[in-house]
Amino acid sequence: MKDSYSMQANGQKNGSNESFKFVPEKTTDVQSPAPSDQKQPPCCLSVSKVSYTVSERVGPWWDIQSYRKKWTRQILNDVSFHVESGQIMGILGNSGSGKTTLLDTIAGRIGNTGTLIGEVFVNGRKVKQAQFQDCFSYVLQSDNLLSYLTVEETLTFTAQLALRQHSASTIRKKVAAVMAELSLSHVANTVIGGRIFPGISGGERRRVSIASQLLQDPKVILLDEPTTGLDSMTANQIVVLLAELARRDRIIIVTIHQPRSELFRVFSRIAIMSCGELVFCGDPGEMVDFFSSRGYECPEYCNPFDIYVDLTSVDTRSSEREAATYRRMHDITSAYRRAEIYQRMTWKIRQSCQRANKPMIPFKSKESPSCMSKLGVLHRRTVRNLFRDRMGVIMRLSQNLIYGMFVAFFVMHLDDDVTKGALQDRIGIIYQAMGASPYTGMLNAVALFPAMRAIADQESKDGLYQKWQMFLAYIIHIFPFSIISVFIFTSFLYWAVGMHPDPWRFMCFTAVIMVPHIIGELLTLVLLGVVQDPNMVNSGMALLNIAGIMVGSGFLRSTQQMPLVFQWLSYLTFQKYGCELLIVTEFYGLNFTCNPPVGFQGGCLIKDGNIVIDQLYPGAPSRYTLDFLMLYAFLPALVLLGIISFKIRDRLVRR
Ligand SMILES: Nc1ncnc2c1ncn2[C@@H]1O[C@H](COP(=O)(O)OP(=O)(O)OP(=O)(O)O)[C@@H](O)[C@H]1O
Repeated sequence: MKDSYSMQANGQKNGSNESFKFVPEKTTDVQSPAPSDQKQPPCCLSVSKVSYTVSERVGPWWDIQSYRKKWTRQILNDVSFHVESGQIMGILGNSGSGKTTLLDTIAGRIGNTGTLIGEVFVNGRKVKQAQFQDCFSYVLQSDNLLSYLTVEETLTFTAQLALRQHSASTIRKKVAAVMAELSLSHVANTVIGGRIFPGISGGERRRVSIASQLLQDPKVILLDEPTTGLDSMTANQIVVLLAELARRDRIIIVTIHQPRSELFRVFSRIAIMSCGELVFCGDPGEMVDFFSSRGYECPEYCNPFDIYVDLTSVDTRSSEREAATYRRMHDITSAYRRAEIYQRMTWKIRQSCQRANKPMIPFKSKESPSCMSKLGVLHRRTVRNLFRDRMGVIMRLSQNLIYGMFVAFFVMHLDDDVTKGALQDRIGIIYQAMGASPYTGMLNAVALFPAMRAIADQESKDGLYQKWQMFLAYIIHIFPFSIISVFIFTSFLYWAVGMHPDPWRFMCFTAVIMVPHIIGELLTLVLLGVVQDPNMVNSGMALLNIAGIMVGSGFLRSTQQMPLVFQWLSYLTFQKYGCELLIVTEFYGLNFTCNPPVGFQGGCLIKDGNIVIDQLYPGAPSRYTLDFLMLYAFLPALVLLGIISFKIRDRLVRR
């Protein structure tokens, strides 16, 4: 028999002054049973001798001398622990101690920037790289959820992505069961909410993120700082809930900054990290015993988590303190490695690996739907979420129109008289329509896509689909928006300013303007695949568009007069084909009048639109169909480029 510890109310009877005092109570002995006596847990996770090193530049890029030099930094150093189903393990440690890196390592999400050694075993079987995502569920620190979906819809779409082969009624039942397990049933029909409109609370959002993972019945769930940003009561409720989930034969591992002392009783295992080392790992009673035996008693009324984390942290405020605290941390780590708790833990790891009849690795339920079904679910989810954003929909449909109204108000009505701007005004409208429509497309993508991209990053790591599938689902949804929005714009601008009155030409004008608008959005998406910062994408797109219209349009400088290299480059711009098409659409066969005012010096040389076409784009009417084909070819080319860009993103995004 061995003493264990519990928290005892100490002080006033009303409980307001509950404090911490450890009192021994008798429990069953847990010391090294013979292998045959021990009841095997349904699932166990062992992390064995994991170390992670990265190579870093010594100084910043502006200090060339030190930037050239590199040093090796140990982020994790020989970390081992063993945890069994039914247990919840809290990983504590000060900021930068390596908690998240350890979690990433367990989840197989460490990336390839450093060198990783050591192994992760489940049920004594080594987890291979391809198996990590099917074995572990990982809840990230930030909740990436779609703001306009309800809790139930959020979970249903996730279930459809993960468990498509289940019938609709099975999915409904599964979602209801998970909501009940996480006490979310009362907010099932409430929207998630966002920064500008209210929805469920922060704690409920956390629970929705956890519920999304539970849909696949994982046996091991890892959570990075699930209580960050929550008030301490809600944070406690989350940890208690996780402990309950663990009790149902799951392993839960959670990193946590500052747990309240009440949680002492809740964690089955506590790991303390400092400078990448596991300073201690054991159950709460063992923790108190261990530190007390080293002469570090937890004073009464103090939170043991705070005390022990402080004791093992390295204080870098001065070199003396750093040396002293580092020595202390090192002493404690060495003592832990010599302690019986450590020996027992390594024995358990060995024992689970050497078992003759090792149970299989418990994988998450995953009856993945076909690629087309996933695209369908992703598309429906995107549409439902974005259509509920009333202001967003109005803006997307009217942004081109607002711009068109501005141009129309400025130009008023086109004249046929060359001395009254018949040429200049028409070319100006074409230039503006070609130049501005990619911007509106770009604005949409920059405003809406980064949130979806964050969700795709997470869900693709969870194995639900691949990032490029989310990209495809998004672009499928932009087509109807773009067609309607551009049609509204051209219908107004074309007839309001009085362009060529042939309805067929109006349709061609609309069909041409549609493309730069969609290209603006597509190209932005392509860039968002490989560039993380939307502001950089914004600036990059603006520059690309300016360069494209300058080189491609031939308005600023006639194409024939440009250096050869720019002439060749112009063939790579969609603006070249678009402007050529619009000039032909508007000017072909158009007759001008010429009534010069008294004293007008210029002649009436330009009598019809064909002369304009000959000057700007010689031979353009004969290339009309080819230009259309070339212009529209940019769309599939960019879709392909986008797929490649999001495949590259798979390698760029670590978590
Ligand atoms: N790939 C990497 N390259 C360079 N440094 C890294 C890398 N991964 C982690 N680190 C560094 O390792 C240290 C530990 O990082 P980690 O995020 O694991 O700490 P943490 O304990 O989770 O901190 P916090 O509680 O603040 O989130 C940090 O100093 C971090 O900058």
